[in-house]
Amino acid sequence: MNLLVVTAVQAELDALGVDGLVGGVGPVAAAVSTAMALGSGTYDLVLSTGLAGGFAGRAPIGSIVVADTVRWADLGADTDEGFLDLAGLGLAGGDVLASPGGRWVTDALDLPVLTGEILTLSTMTGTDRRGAELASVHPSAVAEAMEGYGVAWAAQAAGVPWAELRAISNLVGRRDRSAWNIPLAFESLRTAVAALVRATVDS
Ligand SMILES: O=C(O)c1cccc(C(=O)CC[C@H]2O[C@@H](n3cnc4c(=O)[nH]cnc43)[C@H](O)[C@@H]2O)c1
Repeated sequence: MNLLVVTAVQAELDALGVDGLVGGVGPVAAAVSTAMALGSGTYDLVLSTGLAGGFAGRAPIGSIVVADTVRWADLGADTDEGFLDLAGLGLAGGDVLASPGGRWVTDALDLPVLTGEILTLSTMTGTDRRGAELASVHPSAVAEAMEGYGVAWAAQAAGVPWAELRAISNLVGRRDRSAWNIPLAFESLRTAVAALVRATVDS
């Protein structure tokens, strides 16, 4: 099985110690990079991976999360009546995508993983108020990152199964870089992705 691993930044790919694509930060960079890679190679599964913020009480620092769905959570309109997603705006298109490869990834890992929705946001949450709002509006969200939906959209358009797997480096809320535990998250991520790569060799 040929796996395309997509991270946002070089430090994430270096930490994994596998071949892959540094797709850039944010959903647009991730989508364009993934689409270009899928146009020039043959892959059986695309994996969006890297660090993520975990929602308090749902995904602690150091844990591994696998998406059952990804949601572009800031695609829509901010109104006096609250946030309107695409459906709320009466626009066609999907801001939520179900992962065709998530179940396979979870089953392939002989590790404890948390499964749920992973939000994709162009604006990383940096206040407790926004974090609480997102947690309330998206009760099944376990984490937020900035690329999953873009990778998923490109893979879906190319007809290739995709999954999102992340390690929690920080909690969603007030931005406090001193509270990020990147070494722990990278250790979890390296273990999980190594197990996944082993599983792809057998498939
Ligand atoms: O500062 C460092 O040493 C460092 C090393 C590797 C990666 C980083 C990043 O900042 C990665 C950015 C990447 O991580 C995702 N991420 C992580 N936490 C959050 C969050 O709370 N909310 C949204 N996204 C998050 C995101 O996908 C970024 O692209 C730093």
